[in-house]
Amino acid sequence: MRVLLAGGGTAGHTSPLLATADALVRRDPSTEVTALGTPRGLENRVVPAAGYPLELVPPVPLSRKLDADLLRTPARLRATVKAALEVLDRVRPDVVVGFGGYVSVPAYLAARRRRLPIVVHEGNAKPGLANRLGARFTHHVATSFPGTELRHGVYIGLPVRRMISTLDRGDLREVARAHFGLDAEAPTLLVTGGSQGARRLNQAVLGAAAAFASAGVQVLHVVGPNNDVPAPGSTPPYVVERYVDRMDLAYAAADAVLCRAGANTVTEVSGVGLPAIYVPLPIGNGEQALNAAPVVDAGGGLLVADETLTPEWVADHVPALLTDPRRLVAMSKAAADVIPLDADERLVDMILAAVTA
Ligand SMILES: CC(=O)N[C@H]1[C@@H](OP(=O)(O)OP(=O)(O)OC[C@H]2O[C@@H](n3ccc(=O)[nH]c3=O)[C@H](O)[C@@H]2O)O[C@H](CO)[C@@H](O)[C@@H]1O
Repeated sequence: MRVLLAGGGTAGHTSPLLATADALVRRDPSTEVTALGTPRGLENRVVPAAGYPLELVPPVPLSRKLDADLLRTPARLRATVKAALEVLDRVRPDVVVGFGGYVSVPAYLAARRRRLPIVVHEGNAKPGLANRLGARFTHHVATSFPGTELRHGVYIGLPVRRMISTLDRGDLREVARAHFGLDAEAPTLLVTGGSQGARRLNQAVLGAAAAFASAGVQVLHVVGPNNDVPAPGSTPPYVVERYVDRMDLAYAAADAVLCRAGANTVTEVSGVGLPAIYVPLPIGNGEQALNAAPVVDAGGGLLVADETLTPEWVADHVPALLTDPRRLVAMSKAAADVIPLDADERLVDMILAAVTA
């Protein structure tokens, strides 16, 4: 079987694409997977690094409205659909899977033209434009969060990397804390602003460093690849990292997380049973608050507005949560029960069903 996976831009789209590629090959090692992206996205680095071929089409700038203009295929869209048709004719996939984002629009339109089966996977709680278009062309549509409104949508979750879906935090805790130079015993907060980091989170948590130290709470603070922040020297440790490749170790070291609410972050953090304080990014189409909502509603996390997150708020609320083991255990269980971590396997089932339908 040959499968074309269309998606790219940020880690938000490339991560589920790669997790799905790996699951397809695990299921049947003879499966040929090709990725489709655009020239500027993260896919240009991470897809070849993962060992999959990458085909490129020119990007299409989209207006936010799914309107008649788009379907009347203006010139640039026509050019990129033509490029996608050339890829289909060369790669000859049995099925085209889209993860949303700009590259999925030409992928869906070209697949429809060649009458190929289409599978749509929506990563965020609020569907984007590309996937709303794709869902018009197929019945094989998957969502990452319960309650997402998308035509034909079936809730399966978001495919995540195996090192996270198979993680046993208890087994790895000691190794993980040693890896980051953390104390073996102290309650531990992980801070992450997603793949880019988040200045607001960085300032608020660093500004409360003294409150963590006096409560005996240590911090593993991932500040983002472009942020240079000195670690406050304190006991127990306050460790600063710019980017962590082994997020399984970061999750295993932690007792709770303070984070943005990107779709992968919510799935990984709650799926591995970590209590979380979610501070949704207040831009975009509002998807981050919606991503965290099912976990928060179930009692697995707290939702804090960006403007509420000051050093004072952090000092008043977060050390107290970290030193309340009973509350942490209840939140952990509630979080793990809402979010499944087998979406990669379920999406493979859906892809196979689309091919044989
Ligand atoms: C600013 C922006 O456009 N944000 C969007 C972007 O977020 P963003 O690109 O931040 O994506 P997510 O929060 O969904 O995922 C971050 C991913 O990066 C990994 N990670 C993070 C830090 C680190 O040091 N190491 C590491 O490996 C995490 O484990 C996770 O897998 O895509 C998401 C999914 O479409 C959307 O919900 C977000 O709204």
